[in-house]
Amino acid sequence: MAIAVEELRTLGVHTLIRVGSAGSFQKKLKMGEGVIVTGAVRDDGTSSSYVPEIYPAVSHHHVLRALEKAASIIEHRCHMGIVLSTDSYYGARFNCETAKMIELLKKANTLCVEMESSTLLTLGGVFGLRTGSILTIREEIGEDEKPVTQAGEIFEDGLEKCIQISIKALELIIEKDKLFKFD
Ligand SMILES: O=P(O)(O)O[C@H]1O[C@H](CO)[C@@H](O)[C@H]1O
Ligand SMILES: O=c1cc[nH]c(=O)[nH]1
Repeated sequence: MAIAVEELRTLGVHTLIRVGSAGSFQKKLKMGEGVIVTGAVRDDGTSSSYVPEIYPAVSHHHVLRALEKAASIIEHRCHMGIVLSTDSYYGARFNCETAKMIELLKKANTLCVEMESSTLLTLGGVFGLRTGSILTIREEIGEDEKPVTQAGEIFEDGLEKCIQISIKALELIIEKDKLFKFD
């Protein structure tokens, strides 16, 4: 992710939206629904090589506003909030400290887990880029509290909607940029 941001930046790119997938931390987030990321918990290794973890990983307000508006135009159910970005997909099954951290983050209203947003958003802040992220739920919490994965039609349809939302959001940003210069 950091390589992509750095190299796109040198080509003059100033606005980046990640479209990805995530596992739900909250029962209310269902398969295929969208999550517009407001901020990300920085449990990744790369972003702290740029700035320490006290530096926040937050989405740019232009991108947030545009994604929210685009979601209502495309008419896809989206949540908005904080997500966990971690380098380790299975670590919590092995290390009880990781599992404990995840339980705390769930209690603290973290919506879901994925693996790239914190690096993108931290670098966005560091380099003054407009960055944001929209995720599609690929793993939901079942009735028995166990994760249910179904990377099938419901997820694929949701992902397609989130791609459409990100394209619409970029169109809205381009329109706004004609009136207010971003620099
Ligand atoms: O969200 P996308 O880009 O699909 O990637 C997700 O899927 C991978 C894990 O299977 C991780 O890279 C995670 O972030
Ligand atoms: O459960 C999931 C799904 C996608 N990406 C993750 O990191 N976790």
